[in-house]
Amino acid sequence: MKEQLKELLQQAQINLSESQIEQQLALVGLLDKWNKAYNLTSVRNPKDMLTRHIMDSLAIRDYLHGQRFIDVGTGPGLPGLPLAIAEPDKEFVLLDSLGKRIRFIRQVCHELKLTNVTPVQARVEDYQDQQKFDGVISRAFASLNDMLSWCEHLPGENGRFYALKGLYPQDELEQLPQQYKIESIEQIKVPGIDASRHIVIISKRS
Ligand SMILES: C[S@@+](CC[C@H](N)C(=O)[O-])C[C@H]1O[C@@H](n2cnc3c(N)ncnc32)[C@H](O)[C@@H]1O
Repeated sequence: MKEQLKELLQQAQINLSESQIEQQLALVGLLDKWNKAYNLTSVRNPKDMLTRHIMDSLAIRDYLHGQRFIDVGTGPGLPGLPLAIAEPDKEFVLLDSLGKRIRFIRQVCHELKLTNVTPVQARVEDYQDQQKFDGVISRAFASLNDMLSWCEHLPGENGRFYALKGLYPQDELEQLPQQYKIESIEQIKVPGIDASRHIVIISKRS
């Protein structure tokens, strides 16, 4: 598995240290172990987790601006945990409404000694933080419209929304509320995944 992950990282031109690679592999091990009891992800095979969870999550890394991020509807910590491992100097709040998913994230933080992750069990609409976020990240969470309406209170003045999508989300983009603008839409190639992937980056009009 280690050689496979190294090969995938090289193809994606993502640099991780040896200990970060070990942490990503340990995360896959924990996902696999907990999945049997808690049904955290429909991806059952650890090798598929490398591509569909670790590599897919890391694809957003180079687009992030700022220091403080929230991953909303993070489920078992995706994309937040692979990103937090890759970016130990950035801060990540990982939020989900389901307790068993947040318990899993707590356990991962404990076992991998991640100090830059704060797991939060809450509905995002109800969640208030004293500090605003530089970025609101989501994957497989909601339509762009719903995500923006539920998360509008979270970003700071220059904060951005980063939504990981599959196909180019034409219909969702056409319904984007007036007060938001598209910063960019990045078509990305994730090694090991044939399906189409896009990152939509949105900000609030000033
Ligand atoms: C399809 S899962 C995606 C999980 C993860 N982001 C991924 O890509 O594998 C959607 C997650 O959003 C969470 N969720 C849905 N509505 C929510 C809300 N209003 N507030 C917080 N979490 C929510 C669900 O509990 C679920 O874990």
